[in-house]
Amino acid sequence: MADSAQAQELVYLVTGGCGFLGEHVVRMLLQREPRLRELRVFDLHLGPWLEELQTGPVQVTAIQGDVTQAHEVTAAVAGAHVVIHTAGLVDVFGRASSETIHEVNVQGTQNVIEACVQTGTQFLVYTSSMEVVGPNIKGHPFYRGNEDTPYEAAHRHPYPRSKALAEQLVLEANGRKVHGGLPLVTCALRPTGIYGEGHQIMRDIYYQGQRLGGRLFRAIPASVEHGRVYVGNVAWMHVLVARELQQQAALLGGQVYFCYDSSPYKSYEDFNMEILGPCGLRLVGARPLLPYWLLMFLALLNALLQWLLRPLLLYAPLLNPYTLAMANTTFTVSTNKAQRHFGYEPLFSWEDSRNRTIRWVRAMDGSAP
Ligand SMILES: NC(=O)C1=CN([C@@H]2O[C@H](COP(=O)(O)OP(=O)(O)OC[C@H]3O[C@@H](n4cnc5c(N)ncnc54)[C@H](O)[C@@H]3O)[C@@H](O)[C@H]2O)C=CC1
Ligand SMILES: CC(C)[C@@H](O)CC[C@@H](C)[C@H]1CC[C@H]2[C@@H]3[C@H](O)CC4=CC(=O)CC[C@]4(C)[C@H]3CC[C@]12C
Repeated sequence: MADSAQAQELVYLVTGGCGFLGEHVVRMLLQREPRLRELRVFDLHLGPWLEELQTGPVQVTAIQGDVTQAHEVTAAVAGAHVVIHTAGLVDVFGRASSETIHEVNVQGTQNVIEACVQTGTQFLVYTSSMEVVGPNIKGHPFYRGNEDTPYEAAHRHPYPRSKALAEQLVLEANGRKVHGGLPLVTCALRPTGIYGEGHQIMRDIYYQGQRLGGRLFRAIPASVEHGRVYVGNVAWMHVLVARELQQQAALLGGQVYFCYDSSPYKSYEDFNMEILGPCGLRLVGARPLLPYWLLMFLALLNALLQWLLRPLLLYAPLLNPYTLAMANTTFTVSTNKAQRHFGYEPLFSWEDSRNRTIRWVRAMDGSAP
């Protein structure tokens, strides 16, 4: 827990606080925000681990709620000084309809903004995504770009579209007068592919490899770079920008920041092997074992099967046309905007991030679903 040398008078609300990133943000706030008096954790699905947080000096208030329900959001936001909005439907696997993705990610974000305005909450940090930028529908690479790099951000998929619309709402809301007459100060953080303890996809890939006798089969060329960032560093950036937003509203308000650290530039599969290799898996093939056209055919087959089976069951494999195209398109960032604007430095080195994630995967062993 943070030492309370400073007066504990602030109320924070974290939406999606029981999610993969949200839980790390909640724990990071308790460890590193000394002015915290109350931490509200708002989520559709509350985790049992919240119970263990009730014993500290900070009041942790668990709120089961739905961001698509404006009245529930307003009730949760009322009285908060800072809102960190991470709640979202992170679906590129066809599990939810495009309408549902839009309702949660866009309307839900609008509800959060309106709640801040109506109740007088002045500071809002939004968890956006690299996908707001790309990869775009044309498969243009984004090679170690930054927040100012020109790029044609064109999307068809409901998830990136929803994130882009939500981010736009948040940035446009910067400067609106909230109840009481003060200006709303907003910013958006754009993580690349987050990894770390609790990453469901890493877990799924690990079990997939175990089912295949400890082997994974390369589908993506090693030359394709895909940006990754450790969840602890993303959480830290959220905590830091939420603090600095209050001190430097003119500079930070209305800004976007990529989330970055010293995680290496590798293909999605090679990066995963940095963690899954020490956990007993190996990646077969120095180059993709199947040609891209055949992989795309299999991805399209998966999409057809998903459509045919939907009345009976949810079939949502990792491989679909969108995920294959994403994994095959270089998208990495190289920026120091967060450092320049609010002094961000990664809290966790690459070695520490990697070792923490490896320990988490190893601890999973034997608990395969
Ligand atoms: N996982 C990644 O690689 C990246 C994630 N992001 C963003 O980070 C945020 C968190 O993502 P993850 O932690 O990966 O996802 P997650 O699915 O683990 O967490 C999302 C949380 O939001 C909650 N939620 C969903 N719908 C809700 C609703 N209607 N009302 C209230 N709560 C609701 C879920 O219960 C869950 O706890 C999302 O906004 C996502 O777009 C951005 C870049 C990369
Ligand atoms: C052969 C490939 C299909 C196989 O490697 C599967 C990889 C695929 C599951 C991932 C490849 C790229 C990932 C996405 C990327 O990191 C950006 C993201 C940003 C977000 O806001 C949410 C998560 C994600 C869409 C992430 C999801 C998993 C991948 C598609």
